[in-house]
Amino acid sequence: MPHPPEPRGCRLYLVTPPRIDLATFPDTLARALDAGDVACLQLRLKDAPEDEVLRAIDALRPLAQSRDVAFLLNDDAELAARTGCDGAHLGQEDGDHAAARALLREATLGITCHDSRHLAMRAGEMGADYVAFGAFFPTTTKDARHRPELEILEWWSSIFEIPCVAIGGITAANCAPLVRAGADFLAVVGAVWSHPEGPAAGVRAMNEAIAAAEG
Ligand SMILES: Cc1ncc(COP(=O)(O)OP(=O)(O)O)c(N)n1
Ligand SMILES: Cc1nc(C(=O)O)sc1CCOP(=O)(O)O
Ligand SMILES: [Mg+2]
Repeated sequence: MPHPPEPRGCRLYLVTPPRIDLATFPDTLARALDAGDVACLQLRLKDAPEDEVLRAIDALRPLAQSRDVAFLLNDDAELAARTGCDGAHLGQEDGDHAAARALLREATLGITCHDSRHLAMRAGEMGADYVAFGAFFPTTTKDARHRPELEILEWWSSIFEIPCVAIGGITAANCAPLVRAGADFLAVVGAVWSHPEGPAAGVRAMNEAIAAAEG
């Protein structure tokens, strides 16, 4: 008789706001990371010039890595490899995934798969370290055009060892079904950075909601 899949545990994956002020954001980030369990921080500065991204990497990467939080760069595997990041997150339009895999060597490569089993299996075969599905809920952070069903998390986590990330409009109030469906990570922007009591409270709320959902 087949065994049910082992619970794998779910962790918080933090994505930066699309714009940050380097005069204040490092302190805010440090307080958020010190508030609870964060597996990973993705630097996502959409459409920022490279010198601005470089300054942000220099300021934020040590804050994450010194706390054992993996520091991933969005969109640019070459820059991630060149600047000591722990890896990169690439979308379907973000260049050659196989070339990025080779360039990043042992570093982490995550791939956006929207609501597609086909894209996820292709990413897994190519050597992705995780696949990301979204947007599960409406979000104002990005114009997200795909809306996966929970079943894609159940399907993926019951068949594949490669971790899956859920993203898009996730909050402490709505995350329980994603955790129970098998998401290994919940990636959030607004739930932390726009939490009414501040980002540290946002991290605590997400940690508590994940723990409650895991029972
Ligand atoms: C964890 C995670 N999942 C999905 C995305 C979206 O990536 P992409 O489709 O390339 O869109 P942009 O983030 O580049 O606007 C992500 N960044 N992180
Ligand atoms: C960056 C990103 N990618 C998405 C996708 O569906 O691929 S949704 C999204 C925005 C996530 O921000 P929030 O937690 O504020 O909704
Ligand atoms: Mg991208």
